[in-house]
Amino acid sequence: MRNLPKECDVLVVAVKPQQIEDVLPDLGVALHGSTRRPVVLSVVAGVATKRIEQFLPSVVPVVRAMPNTPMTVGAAVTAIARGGAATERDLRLVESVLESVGEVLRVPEDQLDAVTAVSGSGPAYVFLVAEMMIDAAMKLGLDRATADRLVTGTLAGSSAMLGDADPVQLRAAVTSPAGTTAAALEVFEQSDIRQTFRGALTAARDRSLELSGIVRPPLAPASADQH
Ligand SMILES: NC(=O)C1=CN([C@@H]2O[C@H](COP(=O)(O)OP(=O)(O)OC[C@H]3O[C@@H](n4cnc5c(N)ncnc54)[C@H](OP(=O)(O)O)[C@@H]3O)[C@@H](O)[C@H]2O)C=CC1
Ligand SMILES: O=C(O)[C@@H]1CCC=N1
Repeated sequence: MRNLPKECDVLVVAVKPQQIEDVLPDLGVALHGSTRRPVVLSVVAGVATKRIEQFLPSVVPVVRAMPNTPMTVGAAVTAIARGGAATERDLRLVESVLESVGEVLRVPEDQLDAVTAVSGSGPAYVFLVAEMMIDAAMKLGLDRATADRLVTGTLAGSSAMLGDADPVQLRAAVTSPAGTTAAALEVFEQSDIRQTFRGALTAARDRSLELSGIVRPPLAPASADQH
């Protein structure tokens, strides 16, 4: 930990929210003992830059990011927000790192809890839809391998169509009057699926807000003579 600030331009904090008190005090001590000022990039859900900054020397730039797991295939969408000491140059550096695995957009920090609910957790919602479609396909008599390929292909193809297109128009184009899609969509609407989605994303947003309360800052900032 002590040598990290000398070796890195960007230090990524990627522990669980409940674990940041295990790593940030040591990082603070290492940074107090270093003249270099790497950017501290936190992907930790729900933990505000102000809380992270309380563990670090005040000049250390902190940037928060909310990436998502499509990062592993170069297709992430990541939102970033800057802390008090981060400059435009720091944001560009972070963007250059994150753009190597997908798209990056800037948001005000107070939107990151909502971002977490939408895109951070979002892949899990899509995977749940995949799981439920595969299950339903098998109930209709398709074998597992066929169901997997049909569902995976449908989700991949539909995602590719989305791009900048309007999902409402894309859906309308599939939905013939009084046809099969209309029959399915009516069942979804009757089950109040829109309200379920609103409730689910609100729960994720609220959990992100709640997590910010878990982490208590140290009683006093670490000082340079502690290393
Ligand atoms: N999973 C996701 O889709 C996303 C997660 N995030 C955020 O990323 C963070 C990590 O999540 P996730 O990857 O799912 O969780 P994991 O539990 O998979 O990763 C946590 C990592 O932290 C390491 N770690 C724990 N304690 C310490 C310590 N004291 N010193 C050094 N390393 C430590 C663990 O190492 P070891 O295993 O060796 O203990 C592990 O590699 C979370 O804050 C989450 O909010 C953000 C966006 C998306
Ligand atoms: O579930 C979580 O808390 C993390 C944050 C976003 C995705 N995974």
